[in-house]
Amino acid sequence: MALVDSLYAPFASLVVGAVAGGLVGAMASYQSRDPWLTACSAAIFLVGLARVLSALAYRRRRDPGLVETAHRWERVYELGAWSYSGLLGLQCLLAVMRTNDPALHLVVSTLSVGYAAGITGRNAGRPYIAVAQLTLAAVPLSIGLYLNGGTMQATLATVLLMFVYAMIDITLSIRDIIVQALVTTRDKAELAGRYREQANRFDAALTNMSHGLCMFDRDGSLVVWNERFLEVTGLPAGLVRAGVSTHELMQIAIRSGHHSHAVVRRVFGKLAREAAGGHVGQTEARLTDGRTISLSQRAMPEGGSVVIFEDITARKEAERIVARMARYDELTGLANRRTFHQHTDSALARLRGGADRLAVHWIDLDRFKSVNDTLGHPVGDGLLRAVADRLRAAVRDTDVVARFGGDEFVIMQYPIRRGEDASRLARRLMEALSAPFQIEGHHLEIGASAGIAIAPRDGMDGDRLLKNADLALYRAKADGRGAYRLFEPSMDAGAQARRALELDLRHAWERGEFEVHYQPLVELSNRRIAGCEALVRWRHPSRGWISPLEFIPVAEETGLIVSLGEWVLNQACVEATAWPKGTRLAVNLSPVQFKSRSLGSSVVTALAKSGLPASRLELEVTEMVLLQDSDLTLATMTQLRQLGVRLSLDDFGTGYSSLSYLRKYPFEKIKIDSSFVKDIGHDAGSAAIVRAVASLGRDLGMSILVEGIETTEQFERVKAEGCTEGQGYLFGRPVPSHEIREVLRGDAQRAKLVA
Ligand SMILES: Nc1nc2c(ncn2[C@@H]2O[C@@H]3COP(=O)(O)O[C@H]4[C@@H](O)[C@H](n5cnc6c(=O)[nH]c(N)nc65)O[C@@H]4COP(=O)(O)O[C@H]3[C@H]2O)c(=O)[nH]1
Repeated sequence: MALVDSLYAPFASLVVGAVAGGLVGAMASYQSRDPWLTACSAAIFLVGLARVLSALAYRRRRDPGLVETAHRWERVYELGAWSYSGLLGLQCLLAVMRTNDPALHLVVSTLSVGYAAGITGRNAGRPYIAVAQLTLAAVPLSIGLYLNGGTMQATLATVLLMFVYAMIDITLSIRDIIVQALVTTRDKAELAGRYREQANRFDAALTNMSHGLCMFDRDGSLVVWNERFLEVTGLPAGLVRAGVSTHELMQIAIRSGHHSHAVVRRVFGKLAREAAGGHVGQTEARLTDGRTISLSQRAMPEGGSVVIFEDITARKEAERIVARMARYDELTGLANRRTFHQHTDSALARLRGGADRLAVHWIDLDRFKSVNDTLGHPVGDGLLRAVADRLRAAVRDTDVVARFGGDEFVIMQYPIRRGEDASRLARRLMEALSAPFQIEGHHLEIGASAGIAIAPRDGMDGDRLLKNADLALYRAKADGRGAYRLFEPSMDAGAQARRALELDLRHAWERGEFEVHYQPLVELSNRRIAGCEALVRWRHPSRGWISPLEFIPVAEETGLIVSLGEWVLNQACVEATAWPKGTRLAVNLSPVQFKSRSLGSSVVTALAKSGLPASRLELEVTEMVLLQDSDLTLATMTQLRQLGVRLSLDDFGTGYSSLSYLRKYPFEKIKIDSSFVKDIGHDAGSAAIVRAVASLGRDLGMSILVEGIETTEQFERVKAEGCTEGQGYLFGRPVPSHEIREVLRGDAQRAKLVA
């Protein structure tokens, strides 16, 4: 496009050329009066005029820059240029050949040669046009001069051809210069464009960076910074300008009010030292508005440095939360196990050799689980938070309250002078936790138990103290909850024995070391055997017979009781089918079995497999089962009753003995605990209770069985009080199955004799 412009652009020279051609043509025509010259001159005038008009049109065109139209305009120019040059050449040839007028020869040849010389510079942008014009304008004159004869003319013709050659050479080199210039201009423009683009990108990157950035030259003057730098640091935009020194920047920072004097000094000092040492500098600064920013500085090889600023407030907060979570219990904000250990370890280290003591209290909430299970986790969580608050309020600043998860709270009490200090705190804690809680509209009374271990007496490391406090807690709970116990070495031995028993019990089940024995239940009116109670026995390979009182609680805790109880039920049902018809079978059920949903189906299966009628089976449950007081308990009992199975309330009088149980649950028998029989002869209270229960049973249509009858006197007494059945060594001890069959046979024979 630029080259086409170069053809049309020198408009004046085009006009001058056309006017000159017209004038010379008119003069040649007038001077020679030759018709050929006249025709040629007229053509020169017309073509010249057309070229001027086309140049005007080019200047006014509406579509500048279009490549297709540029080509068209080039063709038009080409045509005009070649025609005009050819006509000038022809004019020379005609003048030389058809006239002998030297003045005319001089005028036309001067015009052609001058025109040819002008073309070199004018149309060098398109060399093929210029070369053709040169040839067309000058060569016919050379031809004419050769043809006209004469040495002078021939010499002039040759010089003219040399001139044409030189002009062509000049044209081509001008063209190269023009092209080179154009290329250079274009390259420069491109380069400038690229630089501009790069600068824009750099600018955009700086502006949109999430980090603040500033760059200092080797003299420590600010050269580059971005908006984010001002945002992150809170420095006023108006004061930060290129060329400010680091010292001035410090002043600006302090004056901005966002940075304290001390922090600015520390940060700038550190970065300056690290920059001087050629290190990568990294530091953090806390702003007066509470934010934290990080600064990292990197020295540049050619001197100066770049500093990156980042607002790390959110990250710091997250780190703080994570660190807190690692040290504290999320729900209550109390110390967690790890933090508790750290505090205990350092307190124990200080304890060495001194007169001070340290106590570890392990606290367990007595009824937390049932609150959590029945009222839901939100209430459970609220309760734990409230407990944490009360514990916190009960201790001193030097003590540490921790939660290990669930309802396990632990307190490190330090320093104390004597064990009594620990007991005093434990009493305060029990008192605090036994007061009712109001959680989300629920009135909760839970109570707590605690076990205490005291260093150095009970151990000098955190784990041992915790273990011993836990053993003491176990004892506190076993002794009836709501109390605290101090650790005693015997507890450890007891715990170890219990653990050994637990292991043995598992093996016992695998090795089949259990047996079922049967004890008669006797009708007091005629001393006839109404039924037998199945009682499980464990024949330990080395310890011999182990009492169920010892292993049943362990089996309940480990869950083994579910399979063991099912096994006893199956064995006993099969055994009872060998007894005289009508002899009932009583089987104990553990509260744990009651919780397992499979109890109903286990009973059905045992009856179905043995063929024992449901009416002969009597299931004994203790008050512990009723304490669970869940809908499931009632539903299971109702289901068992519907099967035709009888239910009896075992160990009556030992637990809570709420009479409301008798109304709520479908019992057919009450078994009065043996402790009442022991005292019946000399304790009026026991006798009164037996009497009252017997009369209650009569009114409710229930049988009343008395356990533990060992003497005839006891037998007579309970019979006189109105009880209906008895169980005890007086009537027979628990015996293996083959023996109970003998006993039952003897009973049947006695009955026959009496009859
Ligand atoms: N001192 C004395 N004791 C007498 C007398 N008459 C009976 N006994 C004992 O009193 C306990 C009566 O059983 P329990 O109250 O159901 O108390 C049972 C029962 O609660 C539990 N138990 C026994 N077998 C099973 C079982 O198969 N399943 C479950 N869940 N518990 C069982 O173990 C407890 C203890 O069972 P045992 O040691 O067999 O003790 C039996 C029995 O031997 C007497 O005149 N004097």
